[in-house]
Amino acid sequence: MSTADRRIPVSLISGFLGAGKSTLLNHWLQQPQLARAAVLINEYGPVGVDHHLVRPLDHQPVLLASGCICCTLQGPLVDTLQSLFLQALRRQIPPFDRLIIETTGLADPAGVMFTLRRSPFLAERYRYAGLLTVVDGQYGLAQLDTEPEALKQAALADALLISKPDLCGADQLQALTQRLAQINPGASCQTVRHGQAEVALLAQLSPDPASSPLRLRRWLRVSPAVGLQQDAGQGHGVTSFSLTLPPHWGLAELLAALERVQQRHGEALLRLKGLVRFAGDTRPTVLQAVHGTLYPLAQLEQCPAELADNRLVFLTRHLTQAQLAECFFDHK
Ligand SMILES: Nc1nc2c(ncn2[C@@H]2O[C@H](COP(=O)(O)OP(=O)(O)OP(=O)(O)O)[C@@H](O)[C@H]2O)c(=O)[nH]1
Repeated sequence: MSTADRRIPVSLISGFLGAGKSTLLNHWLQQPQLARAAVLINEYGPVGVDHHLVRPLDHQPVLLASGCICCTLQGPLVDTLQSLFLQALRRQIPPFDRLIIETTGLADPAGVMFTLRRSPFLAERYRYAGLLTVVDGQYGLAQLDTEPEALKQAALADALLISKPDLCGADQLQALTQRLAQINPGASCQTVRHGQAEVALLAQLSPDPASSPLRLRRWLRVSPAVGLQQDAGQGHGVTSFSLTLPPHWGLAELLAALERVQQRHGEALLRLKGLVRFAGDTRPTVLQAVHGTLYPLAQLEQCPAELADNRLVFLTRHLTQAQLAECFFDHK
């Protein structure tokens, strides 16, 4: 009699805001080995943008869950995974042999790990298959010191990927690698450029069930204050704003406004995403910034209907909507 575990493996991809999770997922979803994978993308903020930027293969189920998976979504997560399984069983969606969950940049992956085990229905049908954490090569070292979520994501990972090696120097990379080895000596660690990691990495995660509590304790030792921080609020102390640009705005006006945000409130800005159709353009432009770095602009073929109003989404700390709007519309 076969004793093979037939449960569907669930792999988590975490990493702080803007680290490069979607870039990695996008690359992986183009690979034939993952043609039968289902994907759950968890987005933070009032308007989801990520799922418009992820390009699955035909018929691949991609689900979206807004809100933060570790704070507000544990009940809905159970329902979603349950319903996904039943839909595949009834042939309402294509069968899937793996589930990949991309968490928000602020999520505590432990919440998801424990949710999978706590629900008897899920525990019988899905097995937790490990956590991969993407760490921003450019900002990761600072984030590990200032952002408790980033620290916990790194400490719990089975594998670590350092993104954006093209944007950092050798010393910076070495310092980050050493710091990660101190935080999580058990995890494999490699660099990844524009998400081009081997799919085989997913299969190699294989978490030892006994190691997660150890990792958790190690993390608690690294940062005793994190527990307090997490309880501090549903939003991790981060506020999200969305802002609609007037249709006559061009790129130059937007760049000038972002420059003002950077000069006046650079420290407060964690992440920016947007889809904007500038005056005179037929196609929308994707805007992505992490702290002070605005990434090269890209254009989409067409604009999804619900994002047709030129919306920018900001994730900030200690910044009011009025302060932000002032940089755009009421500046002197
Ligand atoms: N230069 C460079 N840019 C990268 C690399 N990896 C990702 N980026 C860029 O970094 C920006 C953020 O990447 P995403 O994949 O959206 O990051 P994310 O972790 O999904 O972001 P959140 O959903 O906000 O948490 C995008 O503009 C990417 O194109 C890399 O290796 N090199």
